[in-house]
Amino acid sequence: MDALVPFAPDRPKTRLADVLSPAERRGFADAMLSDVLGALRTADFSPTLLTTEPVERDAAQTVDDRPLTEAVNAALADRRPDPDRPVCVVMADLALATPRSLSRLRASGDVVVAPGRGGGTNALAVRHPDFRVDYHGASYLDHLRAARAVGASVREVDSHRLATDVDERADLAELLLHGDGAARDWLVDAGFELDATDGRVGVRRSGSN
Ligand SMILES: Nc1nc2c(ncn2[C@@H]2O[C@H](COP(=O)(O)OP(=O)(O)OP(=O)(O)O)[C@@H](O)[C@H]2O)c(=O)[nH]1
Ligand SMILES: C[C@H](OP(=O)(O)O)C(=O)O
Repeated sequence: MDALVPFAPDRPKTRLADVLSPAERRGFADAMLSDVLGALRTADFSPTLLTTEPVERDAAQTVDDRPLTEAVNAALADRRPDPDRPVCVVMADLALATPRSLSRLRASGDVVVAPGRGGGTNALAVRHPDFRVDYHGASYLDHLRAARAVGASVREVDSHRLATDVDERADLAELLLHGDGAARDWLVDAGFELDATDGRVGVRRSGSN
């Protein structure tokens, strides 16, 4: 199954700017991308990076510097998904995604949607030629509406692993708790560890607060 993996390598993960420098954010985003591509390949997806600029990766790439929604919609229009040729869209920051969780996108439905915590849309499988995306904000709700508008059936995937996009400091704790790939290793090497001194589990970095 084809899977588009949107990736913007220029200034990634700005919401982690309070804990990571710009160079670190690039390194961390790159490690998460490695995990996502690896899990997709193990689950027999054919990933294509939909990237704002060429990246040094052994992966098919479509370079499109337009904003996320426009770039994904152009790729969907180009590929014209149908029930025999679905197209998935899987975000590059799903560092907990496993082959098994990604395989759940193979469920039946014109649009299979894996919502992110906080209202986003972390992964989609599109089998309807007229469905188009609208990312940012509560895009999960927008995608339900968009599917209804073109008469597409919807199936939701309720998965902690697919719902966890790593955007903010609190998400780093999820990755330390449940991850086992390159992104988790990157965090550990950078000195991050779990911290439960406030009662709730968070992260601290050795040498800082
Ligand atoms: N092709 C493409 N991918 C994008 C674009 N913006 C974000 N992405 C990718 O889409 C996914 C979700 O991104 P976000 O979490 O919304 O944004 P981010 O840039 O990773 O992080 P923030 O700067 O904190 O918002 C990630 O895989 C990004 O690399 C874009 O304009 N074009
Ligand atoms: C792309 C965007 O990601 P978020 O801002 O929720 O991380 C969305 O899922 O609509």
